[in-house]
Amino acid sequence: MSSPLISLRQIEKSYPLAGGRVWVLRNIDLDIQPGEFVTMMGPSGAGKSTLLSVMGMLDAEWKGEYFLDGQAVHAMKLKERGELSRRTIGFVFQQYHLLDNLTVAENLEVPLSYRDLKRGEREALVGDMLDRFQLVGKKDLFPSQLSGGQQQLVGIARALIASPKVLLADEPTGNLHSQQAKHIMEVFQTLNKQGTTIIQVTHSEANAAYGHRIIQLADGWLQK
Ligand SMILES: Nc1ncnc2c1ncn2[C@@H]1O[C@H](COP(=O)(O)OP(=O)(O)OP(=O)(O)O)[C@@H](O)[C@H]1O
Repeated sequence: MSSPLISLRQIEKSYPLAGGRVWVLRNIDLDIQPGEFVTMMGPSGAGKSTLLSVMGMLDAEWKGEYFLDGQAVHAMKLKERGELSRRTIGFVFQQYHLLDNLTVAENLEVPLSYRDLKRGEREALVGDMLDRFQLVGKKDLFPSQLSGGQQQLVGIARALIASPKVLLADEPTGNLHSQQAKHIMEVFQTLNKQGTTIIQVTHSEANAAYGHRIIQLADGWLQK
């Protein structure tokens, strides 16, 4: 069996509160294999977004061990984490988080600015993504000129343009109509079949049905 792409050991997170602490993640042990499509579910406030942010290295304030693609994230400085994250992880947000003053094509180019690529190479990668997500006709529009579903397609294309091994998605269809949500889930399913490991947070059983397994969080504990 191949080694896990993501390995979490005894991950804990808490915030100081009124002289004590409020616990958000408790003793999380989790392995995710390359090629998996995992859904994280659980009640509001259970810690799902927090755990996804830890995995996506958007959050560095936690205790425990995190191995990503064989590398010990917990032992890395912030700068190294940033570099590993840019090479390995794509993140999709419920609110899309596109840059409003950039066009679709310019938004897609943002993750490539960290790479040492020639202009022509960057343009070719953006062109591929526009093709793949049927956004060619929208490339010069600004996010406010797109539907929610189209904005999320741009968000996904941006997350994928640097070829990450893992796609992390926090309620990716939370702001979309059911038909748009279905389209986004079909896109995820295709990406997963092509080899991208996916971890999504959702409250939707319909979305969860696209994945291979469901993990449940409650009050910061992973349910066995
Ligand atoms: N700065 C903070 N100080 C104290 N508690 C916090 C802070 N930020 C988040 N929390 C708490 O962490 C817990 C987990 O939040 P998180 O957003 O991870 O939950 P979730 O499972 O994603 O919920 P939802 O389904 O509503 O998005 C919540 O109880 C929240 O109140």
